[in-house]
Amino acid sequence: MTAAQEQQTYDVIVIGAGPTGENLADRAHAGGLSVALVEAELVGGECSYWACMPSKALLRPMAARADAARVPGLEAPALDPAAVLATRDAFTSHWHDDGQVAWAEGAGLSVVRGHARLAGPRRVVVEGPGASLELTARHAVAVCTGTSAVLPDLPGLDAVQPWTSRQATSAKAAPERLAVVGGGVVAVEMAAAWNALGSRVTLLVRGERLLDRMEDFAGGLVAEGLRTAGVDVRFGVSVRGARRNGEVVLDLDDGSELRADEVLFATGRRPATADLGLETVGLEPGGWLPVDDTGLVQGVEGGWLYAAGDVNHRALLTHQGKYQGRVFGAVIADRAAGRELDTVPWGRSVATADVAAVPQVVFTDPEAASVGLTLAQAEGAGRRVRAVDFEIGNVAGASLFAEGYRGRARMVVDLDREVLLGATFVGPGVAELLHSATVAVVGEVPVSRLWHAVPSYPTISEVWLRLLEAYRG
Ligand SMILES: Cc1cc2nc3c(=O)[nH]c(=O)nc-3n(C[C@H](O)[C@H](O)[C@H](O)COP(=O)(O)OP(=O)(O)OC[C@H]3O[C@@H](n4cnc5c(N)ncnc54)[C@H](O)[C@@H]3O)c2cc1C
Ligand SMILES: NC(=O)c1ccc[n+]([C@@H]2O[C@H](COP(=O)([O-])OP(=O)(O)OC[C@H]3O[C@@H](n4cnc5c(N)ncnc54)[C@H](O)[C@@H]3O)[C@@H](O)[C@H]2O)c1
Repeated sequence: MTAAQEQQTYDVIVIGAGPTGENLADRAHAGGLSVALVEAELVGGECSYWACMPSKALLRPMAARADAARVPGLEAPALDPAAVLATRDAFTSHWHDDGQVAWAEGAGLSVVRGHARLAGPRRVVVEGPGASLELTARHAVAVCTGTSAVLPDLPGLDAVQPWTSRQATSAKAAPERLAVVGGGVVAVEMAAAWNALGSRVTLLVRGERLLDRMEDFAGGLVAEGLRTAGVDVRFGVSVRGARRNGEVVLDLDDGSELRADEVLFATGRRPATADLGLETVGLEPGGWLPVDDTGLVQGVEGGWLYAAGDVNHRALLTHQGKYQGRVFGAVIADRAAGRELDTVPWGRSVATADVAAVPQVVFTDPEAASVGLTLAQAEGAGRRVRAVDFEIGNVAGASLFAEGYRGRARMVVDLDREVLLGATFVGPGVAELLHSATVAVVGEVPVSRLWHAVPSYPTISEVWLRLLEAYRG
């Protein structure tokens, strides 16, 4: 061992200090274990600096302005792009992680800076600034390394220097013309945000709909909202090649060209496992890390390697990664102490909701919010179901919220058990409605009992009453 290769032993080593790693480390430590939390970039992860927080800071003024514009007697407030970008910068703490490091150290975690690689069972080597450190875990190593953006393999793309979600959430000014490629959440949210900040946005979708993991009507209403706001939304179009000569020129498969100042590729994610030493423990580098419901990575002997958050591919959302972190961190502590686990579905020692009841809000105008199964997913799973729809604008609370409110709700009911399998709300102001549906789905509340959960008048929540009335006939 050289002087630069110090060795340290902890009960648990957590690789990656995003929201998942932070929560897992915290729960394991709360269970009585010593924890090293290793981070290659910024403590807080993608979510804090290049994803959830900056994107929502960019989107909130747009939504507030649109909501105000729909209230008779109010004029839409002017949106000041420089002020919005400054607020975004403040929400990312100007891309400094001192606050999160102080939290982690205050919580009793040992923060280690550097790129971590597995070096065999329970061993991790960290290449830090100027030194390398060899860590050994007495009980567990947890991989919480998240994902990075995937760029398609297109001729000329490298030279174009396209935006990924990183530039789309951290750019210092709105390009005059922005092309966005993709039809998922990043594409629609960033198209909405930069359009509001002053860019002329063209959204290129290779399929025929947006947000294809949600009910059909969600993508339809979001496309309508983007077009109303001025985004040029094009379906059934693919990019064949790209070049930059000052401006970006995209060659489209219909033979036309699209010119822009920047292009964002929002075309999905890949796991951050390519340079993680997975080969030293018998796993293929670069792949997702499938886990059992207690977080143990499949195909690794000895019960010591866990994976949580985006990297295990169960649900690529911050709140689900944090949930897994809480559950798996406690499991690691319980196993270390020899405590009995509770592994029945919804038990203390298993993640269940990240498969059975995943809520998600898309922060466009209108917002799209869903939990659980869509009608097509429920039918595809062989369930006997009935879907009930309601136009949210017909609820008194919605007509007060916005003149000409456009929105729709659907609940999917399991006919055998008469409980909700899923719900979707699309419209202005529905984000905060979603948790009521999450409670109903997770709690498996019978429809007969939901009937007694009386929403306040006149709120948008009365859509629950209308859905239940429509269901009961
Ligand atoms: C533009 C955008 C907006 C989003 N908005 C939302 C939203 O509103 N709500 C929501 O729920 N989700 C949102 N998401 C998804 C969310 O960002 C992820 O689900 C979340 O960040 C996953 O957390 P994680 O801790 O698993 O991984 P990450 O946040 O990616 O953190 C992983 C950490 O591991 C570190 N790391 C990686 N490899 C190593 C290594 N070898 N050694 C040491 N450290 C390493 C990385 O530097 C990083 O800090 C958004 C994503 C994008 C791209
Ligand atoms: N508000 C939120 O909750 C939020 C916001 C942003 C991101 N996220 C999460 O982050 C993850 C990543 O989101 P994303 O939108 O980057 O990925 P995604 O997988 O959700 O969507 C990728 C999109 O790109 C398209 N695509 C893929 N390859 C393409 C190609 N070569 N050419 C054209 N189109 C192509 C796909 O058809 C799809 O529409 C998702 O799991 C999402 O849930 C969540």
